[in-house]
Amino acid sequence: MHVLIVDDNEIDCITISSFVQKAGMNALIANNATQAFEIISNRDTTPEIIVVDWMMPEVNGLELCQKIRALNLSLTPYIIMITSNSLGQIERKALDVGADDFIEKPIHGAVFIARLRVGERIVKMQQKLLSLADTDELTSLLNRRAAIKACETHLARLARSDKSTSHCLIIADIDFFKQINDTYGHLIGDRVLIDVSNRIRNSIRPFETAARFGGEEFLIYCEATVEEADIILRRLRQAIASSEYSYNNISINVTMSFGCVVINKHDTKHTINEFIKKADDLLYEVKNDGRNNYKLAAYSSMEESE
Ligand SMILES: Nc1nc2c(ncn2[C@@H]2O[C@H](COP(=O)(O)OP(=O)(O)OP(=O)(O)O)[C@@H](O)[C@H]2O)c(=O)[nH]1
Repeated sequence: MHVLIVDDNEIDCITISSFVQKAGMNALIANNATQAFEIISNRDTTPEIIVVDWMMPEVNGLELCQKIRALNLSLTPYIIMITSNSLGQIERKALDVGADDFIEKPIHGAVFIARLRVGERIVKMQQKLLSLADTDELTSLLNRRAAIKACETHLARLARSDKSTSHCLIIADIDFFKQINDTYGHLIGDRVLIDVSNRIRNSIRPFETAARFGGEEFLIYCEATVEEADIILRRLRQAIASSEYSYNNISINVTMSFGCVVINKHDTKHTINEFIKKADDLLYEVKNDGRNNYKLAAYSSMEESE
Protein backbone atom coordinates (compact mmCIF):
# COMPACT_ATOMS: atom_id res chain seq x y z
CA MET A 1 0.00 0.00 0.00
CA HIS A 2 1.35 3.42 -0.97
CA VAL A 3 -0.01 6.28 1.10
CA LEU A 4 0.41 9.81 -0.20
CA ILE A 5 0.41 12.48 2.51
CA VAL A 6 -0.48 15.94 1.20
CA ASP A 7 0.20 18.61 3.79
CA ASP A 8 2.05 21.95 3.73
CA ASN A 9 3.05 21.53 7.38
CA GLU A 10 6.29 19.55 7.57
CA ILE A 11 5.88 18.48 11.19
CA ASP A 12 2.41 17.08 10.44
CA CYS A 13 3.87 15.24 7.43
CA ILE A 14 6.52 13.60 9.61
CA THR A 15 3.96 12.61 12.28
CA ILE A 16 1.51 11.15 9.76
CA SER A 17 4.30 9.44 7.88
CA SER A 18 5.46 7.70 11.08
CA PHE A 19 1.90 6.35 11.61
CA VAL A 20 1.81 5.14 7.99
CA GLN A 21 5.09 3.30 8.46
CA LYS A 22 3.84 1.80 11.74
CA ALA A 23 0.92 0.41 9.73
CA GLY A 24 3.48 -1.30 7.46
CA MET A 25 2.66 0.93 4.49
CA ASN A 26 4.87 3.12 2.29
CA ALA A 27 4.62 6.86 2.82
CA LEU A 28 5.00 9.39 0.00
CA ILE A 29 4.96 13.09 0.83
CA ALA A 30 3.77 16.11 -1.17
CA ASN A 31 3.90 19.57 0.38
CA ASN A 32 1.29 21.06 -1.90
CA ALA A 33 -1.56 20.06 -4.21
CA THR A 34 0.42 20.57 -7.44
CA GLN A 35 3.13 18.18 -6.30
CA ALA A 36 0.47 15.71 -5.16
CA PHE A 37 -1.36 15.90 -8.47
CA GLU A 38 1.85 15.11 -10.34
CA ILE A 39 2.44 11.99 -8.24
CA ILE A 40 -1.17 10.87 -8.63
CA SER A 41 -1.32 11.39 -12.41
CA ASN A 42 1.87 9.39 -12.95
CA ARG A 43 0.48 5.87 -13.38
CA ASP A 44 3.63 4.19 -12.09
CA THR A 45 3.34 5.77 -8.69
CA THR A 46 -0.42 6.24 -8.20
CA PRO A 47 -0.93 5.82 -4.43
CA GLU A 48 -3.77 3.62 -3.20
CA ILE A 49 -4.52 5.81 -0.17
CA ILE A 50 -4.29 9.62 -0.02
CA VAL A 51 -4.26 11.57 3.23
CA VAL A 52 -4.96 15.20 2.43
CA ASP A 53 -4.99 18.27 4.63
CA TRP A 54 -7.96 20.54 4.05
CA MET A 55 -6.14 23.82 4.72
CA MET A 56 -3.39 24.39 2.15
CA PRO A 57 -2.35 27.55 0.30
CA GLU A 58 -3.34 27.93 -3.41
CA VAL A 59 -5.23 24.69 -4.08
CA ASN A 60 -6.85 23.39 -0.87
CA GLY A 61 -7.64 19.79 0.06
CA LEU A 62 -11.22 20.06 -1.10
CA GLU A 63 -10.25 21.21 -4.60
CA LEU A 64 -7.51 18.57 -4.80
CA CYS A 65 -10.04 15.92 -3.86
CA GLN A 66 -12.33 17.07 -6.69
CA LYS A 67 -9.43 17.04 -9.18
CA ILE A 68 -8.42 13.50 -8.17
CA ARG A 69 -11.96 12.21 -8.63
CA ALA A 70 -12.18 13.92 -12.06
CA LEU A 71 -9.13 11.88 -13.20
CA ASN A 72 -11.35 8.80 -13.20
CA LEU A 73 -8.46 6.50 -12.30
CA SER A 74 -9.14 2.82 -12.87
CA LEU A 75 -8.29 2.14 -9.21
CA THR A 76 -10.10 4.77 -7.17
CA PRO A 77 -7.75 5.89 -4.36
CA TYR A 78 -9.14 5.98 -0.81
CA ILE A 79 -9.03 9.59 0.38
CA ILE A 80 -8.83 10.59 4.03
CA MET A 81 -9.35 14.32 4.60
CA ILE A 82 -7.71 15.92 7.62
CA THR A 83 -8.72 19.18 9.22
CA SER A 84 -8.48 21.05 12.49
CA ASN A 85 -12.10 22.09 12.15
CA SER A 86 -14.75 19.43 12.46
CA LEU A 87 -17.90 21.47 11.96
CA GLY A 88 -20.54 19.15 10.48
CA GLN A 89 -20.86 21.38 7.42
CA ILE A 90 -17.16 20.95 6.53
CA GLU A 91 -17.24 17.20 7.08
CA ARG A 92 -20.27 16.91 4.80
CA LYS A 93 -18.58 19.02 2.10
CA ALA A 94 -15.45 16.81 2.14
CA LEU A 95 -17.49 13.63 1.79
CA ASP A 96 -19.63 15.26 -0.92
CA VAL A 97 -16.64 16.01 -3.18
CA GLY A 98 -15.30 12.48 -2.91
CA ALA A 99 -13.39 12.04 0.36
CA ASP A 100 -13.97 8.61 1.86
CA ASP A 101 -13.14 9.50 5.45
CA PHE A 102 -12.60 12.55 7.59
CA ILE A 103 -10.24 12.92 10.58
CA GLU A 104 -9.87 15.81 12.98
CA LYS A 105 -6.52 17.11 14.24
CA PRO A 106 -4.77 16.35 16.54
CA ILE A 107 -4.47 12.90 15.03
CA HIS A 108 -4.65 9.95 17.38
CA GLY A 109 -2.11 7.42 16.06
CA ALA A 110 -3.97 4.19 16.85
CA VAL A 111 -7.28 5.49 15.45
CA PHE A 112 -5.55 6.81 12.34
CA ILE A 113 -3.87 3.42 11.72
CA ALA A 114 -7.24 1.68 12.17
CA ARG A 115 -8.72 4.01 9.55
CA LEU A 116 -5.81 3.31 7.20
CA ARG A 117 -6.74 -0.36 7.56
CA VAL A 118 -10.32 0.42 6.49
CA GLY A 119 -8.88 2.11 3.39
CA GLU A 120 -6.62 -0.87 2.76
CA ARG A 121 -9.58 -3.27 2.94
CA ILE A 122 -11.59 -1.21 0.45
CA VAL A 123 -8.64 -0.82 -1.95
CA LYS A 124 -7.93 -4.57 -1.82
CA MET A 125 -11.58 -5.34 -2.54
CA GLN A 126 -11.42 -2.99 -5.52
CA GLN A 127 -8.19 -4.63 -6.78
CA LYS A 128 -9.83 -8.06 -6.51
CA LEU A 129 -12.88 -6.91 -8.48
CA LEU A 130 -10.71 -5.24 -11.13
CA SER A 131 -8.62 -8.37 -11.51
CA LEU A 132 -11.77 -10.54 -11.82
CA ALA A 133 -13.17 -8.19 -14.46
CA ASP A 134 -9.93 -8.42 -16.47
CA THR A 135 -9.32 -12.16 -16.25
CA ASP A 136 -10.57 -14.98 -18.43
CA GLU A 137 -12.08 -17.43 -15.95
CA LEU A 138 -10.97 -20.63 -17.70
CA THR A 139 -7.36 -19.82 -18.56
CA SER A 140 -6.50 -16.97 -16.13
CA LEU A 141 -5.10 -15.01 -19.06
CA LEU A 142 -6.40 -11.48 -19.66
CA ASN A 143 -9.81 -11.36 -21.31
CA ARG A 144 -10.64 -9.47 -24.51
CA ARG A 145 -11.59 -6.20 -22.80
CA ALA A 146 -8.41 -6.17 -20.69
CA ALA A 147 -6.31 -7.16 -23.73
CA ILE A 148 -7.48 -4.10 -25.67
CA LYS A 149 -6.80 -1.88 -22.65
CA ALA A 150 -3.30 -3.36 -22.22
CA CYS A 151 -2.55 -2.96 -25.95
CA GLU A 152 -3.64 0.67 -25.81
CA THR A 153 -1.20 1.27 -22.95
CA HIS A 154 1.63 -0.44 -24.91
CA LEU A 155 0.72 1.63 -27.97
CA ALA A 156 0.77 4.91 -26.01
CA ARG A 157 4.24 3.95 -24.78
CA LEU A 158 5.36 3.21 -28.36
CA ALA A 159 4.07 6.63 -29.47
CA ARG A 160 6.35 8.26 -26.85
CA SER A 161 9.39 6.04 -27.55
CA ASP A 162 12.31 6.69 -29.88
CA LYS A 163 11.94 5.87 -33.56
CA SER A 164 13.83 2.57 -33.55
CA THR A 165 11.40 0.81 -31.18
CA SER A 166 8.65 -1.37 -32.61
CA HIS A 167 5.98 -3.68 -31.24
CA CYS A 168 4.22 -6.73 -32.59
CA LEU A 169 0.62 -7.85 -32.22
CA ILE A 170 -0.15 -11.50 -32.81
CA ILE A 171 -3.53 -13.18 -33.25
CA ALA A 172 -3.26 -16.94 -32.74
CA ASP A 173 -5.90 -19.60 -33.28
CA ILE A 174 -5.90 -23.31 -32.40
CA ASP A 175 -6.18 -25.48 -35.51
CA PHE A 176 -9.19 -27.78 -35.90
CA PHE A 177 -10.29 -27.13 -32.34
CA LYS A 178 -13.86 -28.12 -33.17
CA GLN A 179 -12.55 -31.59 -34.00
CA ILE A 180 -10.91 -31.83 -30.56
CA ASN A 181 -14.21 -30.92 -28.92
CA ASP A 182 -16.20 -33.25 -31.14
CA THR A 183 -13.82 -36.19 -30.62
CA TYR A 184 -12.99 -35.89 -26.91
CA GLY A 185 -15.74 -33.64 -25.53
CA HIS A 186 -15.84 -30.08 -24.22
CA LEU A 187 -14.13 -30.83 -20.90
CA ILE A 188 -11.01 -32.07 -22.69
CA GLY A 189 -11.36 -29.10 -25.06
CA ASP A 190 -11.26 -26.84 -22.00
CA ARG A 191 -8.14 -28.56 -20.69
CA VAL A 192 -6.45 -28.04 -24.05
CA LEU A 193 -7.35 -24.33 -23.83
CA ILE A 194 -5.76 -24.15 -20.36
CA ASP A 195 -2.60 -25.96 -21.49
CA VAL A 196 -2.27 -23.88 -24.65
CA SER A 197 -2.59 -20.75 -22.48
CA ASN A 198 0.15 -21.95 -20.15
CA ARG A 199 2.45 -22.72 -23.06
CA ILE A 200 1.84 -19.23 -24.47
CA ARG A 201 2.41 -17.63 -21.05
CA ASN A 202 5.70 -19.52 -20.64
CA SER A 203 6.88 -18.41 -24.09
CA ILE A 204 6.73 -14.68 -23.46
CA ARG A 205 8.27 -12.31 -20.93
CA PRO A 206 6.25 -11.24 -17.84
CA PHE A 207 5.76 -7.66 -19.02
CA GLU A 208 4.40 -8.76 -22.41
CA THR A 209 0.68 -9.33 -22.91
CA ALA A 210 -1.12 -12.62 -23.53
CA ALA A 211 -4.89 -12.79 -23.63
CA ARG A 212 -7.68 -15.16 -24.55
CA PHE A 213 -9.36 -13.10 -27.21
CA GLY A 214 -12.28 -15.36 -28.06
CA GLY A 215 -13.19 -19.08 -27.89
CA GLU A 216 -9.95 -20.61 -29.22
CA GLU A 217 -8.33 -17.36 -30.30
CA PHE A 218 -5.50 -15.62 -28.44
CA LEU A 219 -3.79 -12.24 -28.61
CA ILE A 220 -0.11 -11.71 -27.84
CA TYR A 221 1.55 -8.29 -27.75
CA CYS A 222 5.32 -7.86 -27.43
CA GLU A 223 8.02 -5.29 -27.95
CA ALA A 224 9.82 -6.59 -31.06
CA THR A 225 11.34 -5.76 -34.42
CA VAL A 226 10.38 -7.84 -37.48
CA GLU A 227 13.38 -10.12 -36.83
CA GLU A 228 12.53 -10.50 -33.14
CA ALA A 229 8.86 -11.11 -33.95
CA ASP A 230 9.95 -13.92 -36.26
CA ILE A 231 11.86 -15.53 -33.37
CA ILE A 232 8.88 -15.09 -31.00
CA LEU A 233 6.51 -16.69 -33.53
CA ARG A 234 8.83 -19.62 -34.10
CA ARG A 235 9.12 -20.10 -30.35
CA LEU A 236 5.32 -19.95 -29.89
CA ARG A 237 4.60 -22.36 -32.71
CA GLN A 238 7.18 -24.77 -31.32
CA ALA A 239 5.88 -24.42 -27.74
CA ILE A 240 2.34 -25.33 -28.80
CA ALA A 241 3.14 -28.20 -31.16
CA SER A 242 6.35 -29.71 -29.76
CA SER A 243 4.82 -32.18 -27.31
CA GLU A 244 1.50 -34.01 -27.03
CA TYR A 245 -1.30 -32.99 -24.68
CA SER A 246 -1.93 -35.96 -22.39
CA TYR A 247 -5.03 -36.52 -20.26
CA ASN A 248 -5.22 -39.98 -18.65
CA ASN A 249 -5.14 -42.32 -21.65
CA ILE A 250 -5.81 -39.60 -24.23
CA SER A 251 -2.99 -38.02 -26.22
CA ILE A 252 -3.73 -35.13 -28.54
CA ASN A 253 -1.57 -33.27 -31.02
CA VAL A 254 -2.36 -29.58 -31.05
CA THR A 255 -1.12 -26.96 -33.47
CA MET A 256 -1.79 -23.25 -33.86
CA SER A 257 -1.76 -20.69 -36.64
CA PHE A 258 -0.52 -17.15 -36.14
CA GLY A 259 -0.91 -13.78 -37.88
CA CYS A 260 1.38 -10.98 -36.74
CA VAL A 261 1.71 -7.28 -37.54
CA VAL A 262 4.77 -5.26 -36.60
CA ILE A 263 3.87 -1.75 -35.49
CA ASN A 264 6.26 1.19 -35.72
CA LYS A 265 6.07 4.55 -33.98
CA HIS A 266 4.64 6.21 -37.12
CA ASP A 267 1.76 3.66 -37.16
CA THR A 268 0.54 4.69 -33.72
CA LYS A 269 -2.09 7.03 -35.16
CA HIS A 270 -4.05 3.87 -36.02
CA THR A 271 -6.25 2.01 -33.55
CA ILE A 272 -5.67 -1.37 -31.94
CA ASN A 273 -8.66 -2.71 -33.85
CA GLU A 274 -6.97 -1.81 -37.15
CA PHE A 275 -3.85 -3.76 -36.11
CA ILE A 276 -5.98 -6.70 -35.00
CA LYS A 277 -7.79 -6.68 -38.36
CA LYS A 278 -4.46 -6.92 -40.24
CA ALA A 279 -3.13 -9.67 -37.95
CA ASP A 280 -6.42 -11.51 -38.52
CA ASP A 281 -6.01 -11.20 -42.32
CA LEU A 282 -2.56 -12.80 -42.05
CA LEU A 283 -3.92 -15.54 -39.80
CA TYR A 284 -6.62 -16.25 -42.37
CA GLU A 285 -3.92 -16.69 -45.04
CA VAL A 286 -2.06 -19.17 -42.80
CA LYS A 287 -5.29 -21.15 -42.25
CA ASN A 288 -5.86 -21.26 -46.02
CA ASP A 289 -2.28 -22.37 -46.65
CA GLY A 290 -2.65 -25.43 -44.40
CA ARG A 291 -2.30 -24.15 -40.75
CA ASN A 292 0.42 -24.82 -38.10
CA ASN A 293 2.42 -21.86 -39.32
CA TYR A 294 2.74 -18.10 -39.04
CA LYS A 295 2.83 -15.02 -41.24
CA LEU A 296 4.12 -11.64 -40.28
CA ALA A 297 4.29 -8.26 -41.96
CA ALA A 298 4.98 -4.65 -41.08
CA TYR A 299 1.67 -2.83 -40.67
CA SER A 300 2.84 -0.03 -42.99
CA SER A 301 3.65 -2.49 -45.80
CA MET A 302 0.17 -4.01 -45.55
CA GLU A 303 -1.38 -0.54 -45.70
CA GLU A 304 0.65 0.37 -48.80
CA SER A 305 -0.36 -2.77 -50.65
CA GLU A 306 -4.10 -2.05 -50.19
N1 LIG B 1 -14.18 -26.62 -25.06
C1 LIG B 1 -14.41 -25.38 -25.45
N2 LIG B 1 -14.66 -25.13 -26.74
C2 LIG B 1 -14.85 -23.85 -27.12
C3 LIG B 1 -14.81 -22.76 -26.22
N3 LIG B 1 -15.04 -21.64 -26.93
C4 LIG B 1 -15.22 -21.98 -28.22
N4 LIG B 1 -15.10 -23.32 -28.36
C5 LIG B 1 -15.24 -24.14 -29.56
O1 LIG B 1 -14.21 -23.84 -30.47
C6 LIG B 1 -14.58 -24.35 -31.75
C7 LIG B 1 -14.10 -23.43 -32.83
O2 LIG B 1 -14.34 -24.05 -34.04
P1 LIG B 1 -14.07 -23.38 -35.45
O3 LIG B 1 -14.30 -21.92 -35.36
O4 LIG B 1 -14.83 -24.15 -36.45
O5 LIG B 1 -12.51 -23.52 -35.67
P2 LIG B 1 -11.57 -24.79 -35.77
O6 LIG B 1 -12.30 -26.08 -35.65
O7 LIG B 1 -10.48 -24.56 -34.78
O8 LIG B 1 -11.02 -24.67 -37.23
P3 LIG B 1 -9.85 -23.74 -37.80
O9 LIG B 1 -9.78 -22.51 -36.91
O10 LIG B 1 -10.29 -23.40 -39.19
O11 LIG B 1 -8.61 -24.51 -37.77
C8 LIG B 1 -16.11 -24.51 -31.72
O12 LIG B 1 -16.42 -25.89 -31.71
C9 LIG B 1 -16.50 -23.89 -30.38
O13 LIG B 1 -17.60 -24.54 -29.77
C10 LIG B 1 -14.56 -23.08 -24.84
O14 LIG B 1 -14.52 -22.21 -23.98
N5 LIG B 1 -14.37 -24.39 -24.52
